[in-house]
Amino acid sequence: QLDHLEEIGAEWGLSFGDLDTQGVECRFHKCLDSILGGAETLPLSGARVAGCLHIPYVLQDHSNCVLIETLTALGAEVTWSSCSLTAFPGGKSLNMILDDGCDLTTLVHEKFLQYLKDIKGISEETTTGAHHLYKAFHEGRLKVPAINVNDSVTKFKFDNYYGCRESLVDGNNCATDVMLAGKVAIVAGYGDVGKGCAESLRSYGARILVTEIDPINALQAAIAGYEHFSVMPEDAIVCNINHFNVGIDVAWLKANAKQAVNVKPQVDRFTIPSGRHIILLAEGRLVNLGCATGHPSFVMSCSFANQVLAQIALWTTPGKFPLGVHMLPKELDEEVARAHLAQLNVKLTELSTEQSEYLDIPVQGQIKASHYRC
Ligand SMILES: NC(=O)C1=CN([C@@H]2O[C@H](COP(=O)(O)OP(=O)(O)OC[C@H]3O[C@@H](n4cnc5c(N)ncnc54)[C@H](O)[C@@H]3O)[C@@H](O)[C@H]2O)C=CC1
Ligand SMILES: Nc1ncnc2c1ncn2[C@@H]1O[C@H](CO)C(=O)[C@H]1O
Repeated sequence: QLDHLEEIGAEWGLSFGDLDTQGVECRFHKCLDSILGGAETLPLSGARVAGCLHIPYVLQDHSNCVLIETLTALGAEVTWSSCSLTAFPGGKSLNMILDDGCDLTTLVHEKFLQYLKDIKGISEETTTGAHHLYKAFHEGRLKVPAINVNDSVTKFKFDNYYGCRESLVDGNNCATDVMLAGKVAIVAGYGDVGKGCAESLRSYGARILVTEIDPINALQAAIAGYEHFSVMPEDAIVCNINHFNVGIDVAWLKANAKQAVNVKPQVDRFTIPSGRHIILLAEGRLVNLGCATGHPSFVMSCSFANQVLAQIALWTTPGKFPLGVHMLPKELDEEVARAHLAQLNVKLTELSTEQSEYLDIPVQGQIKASHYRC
């Protein structure tokens, strides 16, 4: 809830007014202005958006605040939490879901079915959440149209790859301050998150081993110069960056450890039957958000611009999104990228008319085919 954030802010001697939202806020609103073109009526008037995303423990992470401010500036009523909330002031219920990991979507479909009839759309932030949406749709359990925000290139390539490339090591350093150079790091899974994690760990001088089930990603890892793994050494640091804490068997650790010592918040050291020790970060939950503040706001601005566009698309053009899981059109993906270039002082080259005709690509885009994943 917003007032809860105010309370936290008060503890830190901060209020929304003090938040350094300048950089993110102007970028965010510039992005929306360029896309909405100064639309007369507020596109989210009447929408009651229940947001269920991570709220990093340090209020300075203003990307969430700017996302909430933007949704309300576009006419929406908003409730927000990092766990599921469904009720609005005045007894009104939600009619839009903005989700991360399908937590709120699953809760409404399983325990608050009475709300389903009023909900016009779901926008989903992350890979695992998108997987859950596709599975629910294929099994006939999805009852509300959804947009998979994760697979916008300006989300997964920036947030999952470049975001984790920064925030994984941030989490490890905040939690342990253990030097990475010379250590052996195992990265389980070489998708966009794994690529970012492996790249940053290697840049610190760690030797990287990768495990994979997908031959294409395994081949990518091998071509990138990474290898494969066997026995956990003494005081191995184990952490998870997946959305859910299913990557590490924490239950086994807790059931079989001869001793468990809480070294400091979010850092536990287990003595396993062999006598060796395992150091577990963030209780096996997302280490970059549990031990640090998650991704920097620049990549979150890219991700959340996609979230806002998805909410607008679902709310204002429901006819375009029948029951199912959809993607935002590539031209909006390119618009999100275009709106962020100025923040990095990047000037885009423009096709000449002759080049445009030769390549059969419109000067102002869509530049790439819709299936192109960069
Ligand atoms: N903490 C954070 O800030 C973020 C977390 N995520 C989460 O990170 C996770 C990974 O996301 P992406 O990299 O985008 O997914 P992805 O699908 O691109 O990559 C996952 C990779 O893991 C591999 N894999 C699956 N099971 C495996 C196993 N048992 N052993 C080895 N490899 C296995 C798959 O073949 C795939 O290549 C998801 O849960 C996503 O929601 C995504 C973005 C940011
Ligand atoms: N600082 C952050 N604030 C909000 N969400 C974040 C942050 N860092 C990473 N995430 C999101 O966390 C999910 C995974 O649960 C992602 O896919 C990211 O978009």
